[in-house]
Amino acid sequence: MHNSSGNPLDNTPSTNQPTGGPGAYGYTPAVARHFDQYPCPGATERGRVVRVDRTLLLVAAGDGLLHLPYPLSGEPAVTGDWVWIGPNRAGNRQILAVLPRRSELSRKRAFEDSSEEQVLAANMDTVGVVVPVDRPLTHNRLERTLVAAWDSGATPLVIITKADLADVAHDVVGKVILQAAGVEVVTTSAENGDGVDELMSRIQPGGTIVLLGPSGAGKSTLINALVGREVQQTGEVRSGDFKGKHTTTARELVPLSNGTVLMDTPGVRGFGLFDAGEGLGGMFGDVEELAAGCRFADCAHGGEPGCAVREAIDGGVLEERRWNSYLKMQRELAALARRSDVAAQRAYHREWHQKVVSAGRSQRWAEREATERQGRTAGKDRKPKR
Ligand SMILES: Nc1nc2c(ncn2[C@@H]2O[C@H](COP(=O)(O)OP(=O)(O)OP(=O)(O)O)[C@@H](O)[C@H]2O)c(=O)[nH]1
Ligand SMILES: [Zn+2]
Repeated sequence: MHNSSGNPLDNTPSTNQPTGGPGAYGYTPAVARHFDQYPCPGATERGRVVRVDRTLLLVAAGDGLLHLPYPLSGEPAVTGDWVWIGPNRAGNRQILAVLPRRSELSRKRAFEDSSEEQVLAANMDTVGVVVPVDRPLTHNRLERTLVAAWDSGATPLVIITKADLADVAHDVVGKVILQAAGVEVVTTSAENGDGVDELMSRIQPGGTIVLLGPSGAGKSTLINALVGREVQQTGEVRSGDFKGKHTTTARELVPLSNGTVLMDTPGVRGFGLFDAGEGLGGMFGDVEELAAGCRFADCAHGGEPGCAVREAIDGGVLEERRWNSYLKMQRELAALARRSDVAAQRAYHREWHQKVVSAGRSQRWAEREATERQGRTAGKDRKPKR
């Protein structure tokens, strides 16, 4: 059983959740308020989905972990989801509701309707974009992964791995910092332990971090370093053969003793994020275009007359979560601009504008119109988020 017997005052959850239940899995006062905001009739317990197995969900609830069947209706639950639990007619515990997500990582299915998304994980605070120094840096991959991170609603953090390979490290680190366009960068080596504590310190207690990166980037090794340092029970994430094999078989939350939660997600390896060529402009270009259509040039989008953004949200054209992601990115960039490299910022903005302007403004509109036409023909709209 996970043990967090350090200072009992540290990270104490707002209710008396024992440490084996959701308390060990990121149940912070903010999460408690989130539950309060979305009450559920008949629910008696709060829990978090720790792992998705083939037929059952492993849920942290009460003072431990339990297997529960998938919810009978509504959106399917994924790893990281917060759920309301209550008795069914037979008196067995079941999931009654999945709370609205603060962030979600989803994969768009290629060759299908573009609104078709597969949600892989939910409620991460930080998306660690893992970049190894032992291979050439592909700008496109880094950029696409950063876009996915921003779009999830979480905050990206670039994690450089294998920095002990000194002959290549210096070169790559410099390039990454430039290409990461203002996103914070931590340099680590699981080999000699450099930067691992610093990485921990970048994630607030109670925060959930997920690592994304190409195969062989050093994610598993880094996870083992984090887990090995922070938790006694490393056996759970290790299997006998760790030679280039996945060390876990399911997406799983791993609580660390400082209150941070690690989301170990072999399922997102080789993450096929978006259609090739779609970059930052492609992701948020539509939002920028919308905002440009407000009646007042300095519209704060807070209820002014003629606000195109509010109209789009109210009309269901723009998802509230997506708008919030965009605002969050703007805030983060503004904060970073104050303290980080001016040259990198400039490069970022230059690139951003080029993309927004040139990367198919007309194409996006054409696509959207086509989608709307389809929607009208089919006589249905996207199911609203609950
Ligand atoms: N020199 C050095 N090698 C490392 C470091 N971290 C990982 N490696 C090596 O890099 C290789 C790949 O590491 P993994 O942790 O398996 O990479 P991964 O990202 O989990 O890969 P997938 O499981 O395929 O997604 C292994 O041979 C590791 O020993 C490091 O800090 N320094
Ligand atoms: Zn506005």
